[in-house]
Amino acid sequence: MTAMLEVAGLGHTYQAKDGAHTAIADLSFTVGTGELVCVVGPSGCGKSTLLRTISGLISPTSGDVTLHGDAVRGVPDDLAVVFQDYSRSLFPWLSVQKNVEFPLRHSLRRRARKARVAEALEWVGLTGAARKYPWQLSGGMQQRVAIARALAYRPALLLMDEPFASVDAQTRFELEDLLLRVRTEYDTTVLVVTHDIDESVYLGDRILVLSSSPAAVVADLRVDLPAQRDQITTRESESFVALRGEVARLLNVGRSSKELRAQRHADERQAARWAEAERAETGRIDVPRQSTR
Ligand SMILES: Nc1ncnc2c1ncn2[C@@H]1O[C@H](COP(=O)(O)OP(=O)(O)OP(=O)(O)O)[C@@H](O)[C@H]1O
Repeated sequence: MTAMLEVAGLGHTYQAKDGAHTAIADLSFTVGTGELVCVVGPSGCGKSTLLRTISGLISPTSGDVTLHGDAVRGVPDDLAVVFQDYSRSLFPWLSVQKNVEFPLRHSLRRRARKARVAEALEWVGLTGAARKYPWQLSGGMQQRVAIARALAYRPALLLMDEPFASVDAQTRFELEDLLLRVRTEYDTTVLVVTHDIDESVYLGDRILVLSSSPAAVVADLRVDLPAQRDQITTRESESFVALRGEVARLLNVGRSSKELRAQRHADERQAARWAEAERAETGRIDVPRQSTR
């Protein structure tokens, strides 16, 4: 499988008022054409930052992202992103239909555009809402519009940041199956950030497990499940349950090592405070206390 996306030594440090913050340190991985890779990691570890750098929305402070062998500098044409924050991703002054149509306005003629939009709205179960405006829809419906817009565009690379977090469980299952169907039909390469371990196993060909911030790749797991998946039988299978356990363990290991580090730093700070207090009390600076024995 040829690598469509290559992330090499990627790092990003945000400059904020209260100082610099390194969100991702040294991330490297590749994604093959037509592959669906899920990214899981502790909250705040840098997953959204990773997607923002891949999509060219922010420039990494170190490392490279290449798409079809070309360095990403700015948002590539054949890429679509579904953001976590649906409330900011749709144009409130455009109807649902016009929102989905928007990215297609220069690439397709009117009739083809309309057909593409109608198909995508049907996929996400929103045919009846085509003439409504985003503010007339629930959060979950707005997110389905954002998903329809991304799918209608038929991008070569689709980046999704917690795409199904705001929809109910049944709709979530339907959208997961829709994503699997569409990516098989159009050979779309997909990178999905999710907090849901089960979802990462159900959707992924591979799962990238990230460490706590600054994110690094803890594991790159191949999902050894049949390509044809089913919400009930796949989730009940032994391989599914085993892999789910492995991902959970890897995430917990990452979390506990972070906690241990934080605890160690806290202990060191506490020890330094005690030593300082002792110095102040005894008036000594560097002379070790004599043994009382
Ligand atoms: N614009 C910014 N300026 C400064 N720091 C930022 C900025 N955006 C994100 N960060 C910090 O970078 C780190 C990674 O953030 P990011 O949103 O990428 O994590 P995440 O893994 O997607 O989080 P979550 O799982 O909660 O969605 C966090 O500590 C966050 O506070």
